[in-house]
Amino acid sequence: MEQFVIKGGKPLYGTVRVQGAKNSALPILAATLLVGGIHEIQDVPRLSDIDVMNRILKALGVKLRWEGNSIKLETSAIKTTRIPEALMRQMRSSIFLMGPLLARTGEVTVSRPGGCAIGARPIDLHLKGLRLLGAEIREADGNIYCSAGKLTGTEIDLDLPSVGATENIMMAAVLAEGVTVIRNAAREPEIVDLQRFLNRMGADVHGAGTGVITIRGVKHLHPVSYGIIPDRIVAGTLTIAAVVTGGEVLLTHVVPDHMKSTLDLLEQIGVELKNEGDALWVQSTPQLKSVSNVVTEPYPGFPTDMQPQMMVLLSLTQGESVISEQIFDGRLKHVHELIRMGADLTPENNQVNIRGVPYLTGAAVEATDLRAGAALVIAGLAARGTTHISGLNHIDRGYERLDQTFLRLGAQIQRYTGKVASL
Ligand SMILES: CC(=O)N[C@H]1[C@@H](OP(=O)(O)OP(=O)(O)OC[C@H]2O[C@@H](n3ccc(=O)[nH]c3=O)[C@H](O)[C@@H]2O)O[C@H](CO)[C@@H](O)[C@@H]1O
Ligand SMILES: C=C(OP(=O)(O)O)C(=O)O
Repeated sequence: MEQFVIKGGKPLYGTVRVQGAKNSALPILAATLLVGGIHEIQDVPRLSDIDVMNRILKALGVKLRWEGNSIKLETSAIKTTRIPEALMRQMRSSIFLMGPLLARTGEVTVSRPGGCAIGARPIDLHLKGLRLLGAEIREADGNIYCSAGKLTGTEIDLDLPSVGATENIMMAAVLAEGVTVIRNAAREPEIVDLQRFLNRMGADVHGAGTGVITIRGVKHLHPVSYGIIPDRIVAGTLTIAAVVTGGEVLLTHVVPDHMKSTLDLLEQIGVELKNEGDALWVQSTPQLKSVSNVVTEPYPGFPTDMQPQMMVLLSLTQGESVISEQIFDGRLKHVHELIRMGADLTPENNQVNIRGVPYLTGAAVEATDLRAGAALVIAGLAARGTTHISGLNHIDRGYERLDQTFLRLGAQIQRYTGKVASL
């Protein structure tokens, strides 16, 4: 069983170029299926989720190869429209294959996607949107069979601003006949990135970043070369790691505007931040203050993907704070692991009351999902003593060689596959 062993207490110093965004790269890789030809996607992070997406694309007939952090994809031949169930189960983002395959070939067969460690994650809004566009969808023997003679533009009012459903519908609608309007669309930066990618291919999409997205169907698309935006959640994670270790870090390849809710909160807590262009400089200060209430919300609100990491920081501030998780119903599993490390946390329903403690202590803990894992690594870096973290497969879904990044910043962290040597 792999684990990270971290000897905490070393302030982080140095510069890091932030990886490309997982949550942009996954739908954009799926969207290359919309048209045959050679695409090149740059700044793709090397993650296990991206490997799963690549394995799915290969199973469908796509030829692809990595060159550094770029992927070249030849998408001319689609030899099947059935996504292998074993790969579907490995990640939630396998659902992104539905929209593009339906648009290009008129059919797709999937099964329920995996990736549910943070709560129930239904796909009803994805299916509702595709049905409204004209797809026939039938569920039988564990499969979801979708077909459409043709897709026709329509008005789709989402019950809630789902990121994935908005993206799936955008990808399905670009080749539909007529105009599709998505209301109550999600507004995340990754949706703007997908719009930019689709338009670069010749699509006609407007409004991403607002609650109303309009897609005018086009007849043809063409393959392109495209660079993924920086990962705002990775940037936020590294920022908090610098703060809780009492360090000073310069992040490059960031879009501070995409991180506004997180940066506003950090300034309220007392962190020193400066940004210039695509660089963000972070310095910890000795007097970190609690904040009364942090609530996770759809963008531009505070992101659920930063909630566990922020919980570590608030655990180390003076005073009492409250975090309310409003997006997912099971995203507090890190609370009990952080309590093992000495955090003073009281969970109640989807809310956690936090009393700041002067320090955390090393312990053996388990990452149960991606951001829970990131939070435990941050806690381990700040803690007195040694922390052992298992469940690294979750962390590898979203962070490119996280241990190497922290090592370069001066942390004492090692990944062990077998027996653990002392640090
Ligand atoms: C690959 C990717 O981009 N993942 C992000 C995406 O996930 P994802 O796209 O899965 O998240 P959604 O925005 O769809 O989910 C938000 C809420 O809507 C609910 N829901 C969603 C779809 C649906 O058909 N029915 C339904 O009820 C979910 O259960 C959840 O409670 O946005 C989340 C919320 O910002 C982030 O945490 C994930 O990192
Ligand atoms: C929940 C996340 O991702 P996914 O939707 O891919 O599970 C995340 O990135 O924190």
